[in-house]
Amino acid sequence: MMMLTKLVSLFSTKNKFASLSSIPLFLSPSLITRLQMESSYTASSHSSSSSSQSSKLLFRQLFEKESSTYTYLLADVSHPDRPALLIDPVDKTVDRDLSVVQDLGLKLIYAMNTHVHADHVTGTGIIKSKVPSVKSVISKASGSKADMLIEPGEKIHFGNLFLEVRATPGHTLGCVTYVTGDGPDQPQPRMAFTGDALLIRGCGRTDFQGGSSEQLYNSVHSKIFTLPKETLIYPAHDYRGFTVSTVGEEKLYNPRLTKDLETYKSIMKNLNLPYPKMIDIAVPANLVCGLQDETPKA
Ligand SMILES: N[C@@H](CCC(=O)N[C@@H](CSS)C(=O)NCC(=O)O)C(=O)O
Repeated sequence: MMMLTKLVSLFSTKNKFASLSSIPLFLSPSLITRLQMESSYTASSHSSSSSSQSSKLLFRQLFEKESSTYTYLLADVSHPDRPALLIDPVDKTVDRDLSVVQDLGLKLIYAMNTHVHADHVTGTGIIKSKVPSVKSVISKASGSKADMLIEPGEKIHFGNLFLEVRATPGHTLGCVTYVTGDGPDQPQPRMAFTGDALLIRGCGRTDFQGGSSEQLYNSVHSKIFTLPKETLIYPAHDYRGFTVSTVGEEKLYNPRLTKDLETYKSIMKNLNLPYPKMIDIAVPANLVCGLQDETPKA
């Protein structure tokens, strides 16, 4: 029983809204059920939300290996509808992602992008063709077509949880970072889905699609590094096996963004990366949600 109490307190203080279905597998199913019950009670009793039910985030990080892209699934599983959203889905892994949504009994309401990707085709259009009630979301500044063209400062609600939109241009003109809500009834620590603006120990390149190293430097410093240091960083890509970082870690150890602006600009100018293999197909397709979104011509 002492061990159970310790585990409950660990999960409820670290991220009291994160789903316990992502906890290590050494726990037996019956113990997990008990932890879930006790954790819900803890979260509920600490909530100052005006709603009768406290919110609980279910979170999954999914990976597409050809483009090394992360897709994120978030849902409010304490809301009766279990509303969910996907951030940066990839066309090749739509079936996998939708089967996770189905297995977990979620109702997908949004398929969102952080920006117009150059290295892969978004899954947004295919998702909409398979689940027509889903709304596609991208920034207005991206110049892309979607059901919802969002602007900085807007909130995207799913159940009693929400994501806040922060403009983080520099990799592309229309890049945004989605940050989980600020408040006692929202997940703690906060989570920032940074797209290609901030990568773990790196950042997005700035040599095409309206990119600007100076703009990216200012975006990261003013819109991401100003978040609490515990904020979890979830990027759109990783090429070295990293999965998550924090604002505090990147402010200390990011080899590019810890430098002064002039040094950073020189690093970015000399990256000498080859163009993404799919850029000529991906960019035009992603401007229309991966083509599938186009209204058929009469
Ligand atoms: N090899 C990949 C493309 C790799 C690449 O350029 N990644 C981009 C993000 S996707 S446009 C990037 O910004 N990388 C920054 C870095 O420092 O690696 C391909 O051919 O598709």
